[in-house]
Amino acid sequence: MVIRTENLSFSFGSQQVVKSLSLQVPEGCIYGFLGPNGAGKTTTIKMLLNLLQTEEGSIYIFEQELQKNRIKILSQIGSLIEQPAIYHHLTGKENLLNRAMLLQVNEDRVDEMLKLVKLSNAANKKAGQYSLGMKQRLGIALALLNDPKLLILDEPTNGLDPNGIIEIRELLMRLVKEHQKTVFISSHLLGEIERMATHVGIINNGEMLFQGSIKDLESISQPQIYIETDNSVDAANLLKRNGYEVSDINNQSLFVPFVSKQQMGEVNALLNQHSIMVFSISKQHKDLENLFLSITQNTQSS
Ligand SMILES: Nc1ncnc2c1ncn2[C@@H]1O[C@H](COP(=O)(O)OP(=O)(O)OP(=O)(O)O)[C@@H](O)[C@H]1O
Repeated sequence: MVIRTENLSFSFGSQQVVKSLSLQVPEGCIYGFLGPNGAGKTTTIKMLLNLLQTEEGSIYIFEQELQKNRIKILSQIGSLIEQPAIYHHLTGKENLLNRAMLLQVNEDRVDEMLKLVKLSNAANKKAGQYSLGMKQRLGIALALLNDPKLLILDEPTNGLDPNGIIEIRELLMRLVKEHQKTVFISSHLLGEIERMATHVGIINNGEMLFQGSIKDLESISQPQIYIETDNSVDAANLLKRNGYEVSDINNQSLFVPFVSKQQMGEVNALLNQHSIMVFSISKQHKDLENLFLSITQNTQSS
């Protein structure tokens, strides 16, 4: 395991915000650390980076105890918490050169990093003129300068437009695939993480509610076929008469539990044969969203 915590706990005064957390982050994964606002993600991340002192429990990174091997471990971690620490009056390249000098890293790494995060064309533009997405990518480039094995990112997609989110997602997937990094990334939106994460930990009120691979999470949530038609009532009746279960229905759409791609094709053909217009048909993990939403709603009511 790259990160392993045992019964990690933390309180701000009388409020316990992290409760007996046992994280398991395997090497070479993208671990999505999910939870609604205030769940305790940033507090946990700060403990992993030794920015907050652990009160109870232990942290092992690269299978070494954090407190006893602090300097060695932290030198192998790149991190980005909230806003990246960049100088707005300097260009992207100057920001990287400045950090390279501080870290005594070869200057060649600067151009390499600019290329990696797709900022080569904007290298000589002032960082203050960068879009939010570009600033986040520059932040990631800064975190990667000294070639750390582990990247810890706290909500790096917060506030980004869909394009910005896709760029960060593709960058992180490349880092894991081509550069053998491990990425630990927090978010309060499952949708932003779902397509890149290989593993997830879902926390609420400081407690771990689910931890495992994305496949494990999907296996506890039954996939559905989402069908958008011109007449969902007729479509539902037709499907039921032909032995299909209809799990949910509203004015424009209905859901049928997914069995196979073959079955999806058959459903489509059946509707077409009976002159029901199918606008779209797709496989969805509806329950996955519901699972996460129910966690979010719990927080709002507490
Ligand atoms: N310095 C602090 N002093 C007191 N309470 C704090 C402090 N920092 C955070 N908290 C509280 O600890 C709890 C967890 O906060 P934390 O920032 O770890 O959550 P989070 O999951 O990262 O949320 P977000 O997505 O909003 O950043 C919240 O109730 C928050 O109000």
